[in-house]
Amino acid sequence: MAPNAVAVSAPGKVLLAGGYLVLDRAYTGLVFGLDARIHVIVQDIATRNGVTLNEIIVTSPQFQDAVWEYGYRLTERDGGIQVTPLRVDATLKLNRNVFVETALGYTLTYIASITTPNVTPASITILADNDYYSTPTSLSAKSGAAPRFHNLGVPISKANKTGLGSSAALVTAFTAALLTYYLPKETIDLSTDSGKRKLHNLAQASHCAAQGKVGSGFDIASAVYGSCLYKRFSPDILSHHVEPGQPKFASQLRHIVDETDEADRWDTEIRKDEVKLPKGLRLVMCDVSCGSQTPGMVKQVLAWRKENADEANAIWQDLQNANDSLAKELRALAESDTRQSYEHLKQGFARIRELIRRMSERSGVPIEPSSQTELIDACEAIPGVVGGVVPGAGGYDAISLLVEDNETTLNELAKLLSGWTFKSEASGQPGDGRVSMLDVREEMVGVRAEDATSYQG
Ligand SMILES: Nc1ncnc2c1ncn2[C@@H]1O[C@H](COP(=O)(O)OP(=O)(O)O)[C@@H](O)[C@H]1O
Ligand SMILES: C[C@@](O)(CCOP(=O)(O)OP(=O)(O)O)CC(=O)O
Repeated sequence: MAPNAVAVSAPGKVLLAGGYLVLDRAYTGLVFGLDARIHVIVQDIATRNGVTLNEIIVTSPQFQDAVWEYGYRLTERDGGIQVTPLRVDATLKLNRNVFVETALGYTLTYIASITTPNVTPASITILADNDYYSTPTSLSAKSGAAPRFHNLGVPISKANKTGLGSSAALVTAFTAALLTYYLPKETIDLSTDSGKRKLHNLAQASHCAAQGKVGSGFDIASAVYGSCLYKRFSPDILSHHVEPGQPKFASQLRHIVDETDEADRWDTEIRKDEVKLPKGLRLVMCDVSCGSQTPGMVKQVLAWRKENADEANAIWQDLQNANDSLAKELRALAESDTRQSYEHLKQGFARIRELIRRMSERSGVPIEPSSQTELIDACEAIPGVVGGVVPGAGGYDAISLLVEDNETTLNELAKLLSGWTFKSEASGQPGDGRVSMLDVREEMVGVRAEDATSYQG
């Protein structure tokens, strides 16, 4: 590890309540960070045969073919720093990673817009905690302690994601690591509110650009701030700037990140104090590996809402009230010294599920399909399980549970899940999916500086 190495990590996410609603500024999302993190280490590039490479090399050593090399140059007319993917070998097809490439271009451009840049060559390593991907059977069968970061042995596109929000955690940790590496602490300090706010704005901008759409951004918000109640930004903030490399891109990006004028101010609302988890309870995430996620669910739900505004708005408002009550009850229990019953929490989950099912039925989109209803019902029947939901956009991907944090409950749950055969109506083939409990739980802390030497070996 080079002596100037810096390391930063950012957490994954689960939108426990507020899926679809959070796309609209009139509503909020209850988002928990998860303790599966993506880590990014930046250091001096090692010389090859005495020759210093004038480029930035990014590697993700857990995957096959995961090396991306970039040249970079300052463009004319305030277009920012343009990064150009280089071929690792002239005979190979250009291997691209749009999230890495975009975050690199945006971050270097921002750095160049606020300082006279001294962008030295660098080597960047990405490491993802194991729960971002389903463990291949070949690895789970191996005896002995699992390595801290599995080598998945496949290209990233072939790895089985568990839906914890890898691209948002990656873009956030990657952006934060570059800012820390190239800028002095007096210019940006990510442990302060103003540093976090700039990181948030920059990471939202490049994540949206890489995704090719402006989503609600709850995943970047939780990667930066950890668990929070989230109200999205107005999409307008990110829809007026020119493309990277075009004249004035650099100044436009600086205005967006630094909020230089009142008119540039982000209207995002992040309320950290309003999200608490009572002592003795924890979140459990279950991955449903039946691979039949319905594409375009967001589009379909929003199209239905547009056509049926009155009915939809009534459901949206009822859900917002139910989500607020759940967050409030969690806070009340967390702040009380005397142990209270979980009855209100149970009712809260039941009400949210009822409304999500109504949303599902009315829009014709399988947000809580009947196979998920069966699974959550079975989990909720276990003593110690307080309640469950389909998180985020729902569908067949995952379920989230709030449970009492004790061995008996977790063992009972593991027993139920290991024998569960998931029936996916979507594929029409009963019995084609398994459910596994991920080794993750809620995480209150967002982006975090790490000790770079801890990744050695
Ligand atoms: N560990 C990683 N190393 C390198 N790139 C990664 C890693 N994890 C995620 N990415 C980037 O993010 C993309 C996945 O993003 P996406 O499909 O939006 O999934 P998610 O829902 O997990 O964010 C990958 O194709 C890759 O570009
Ligand atoms: C529908 C949504 O409100 C929530 C989607 O949450 P998920 O956690 O399902 O998202 P992905 O990680 O992108 O699959 C869309 C949004 O808020 O952008």
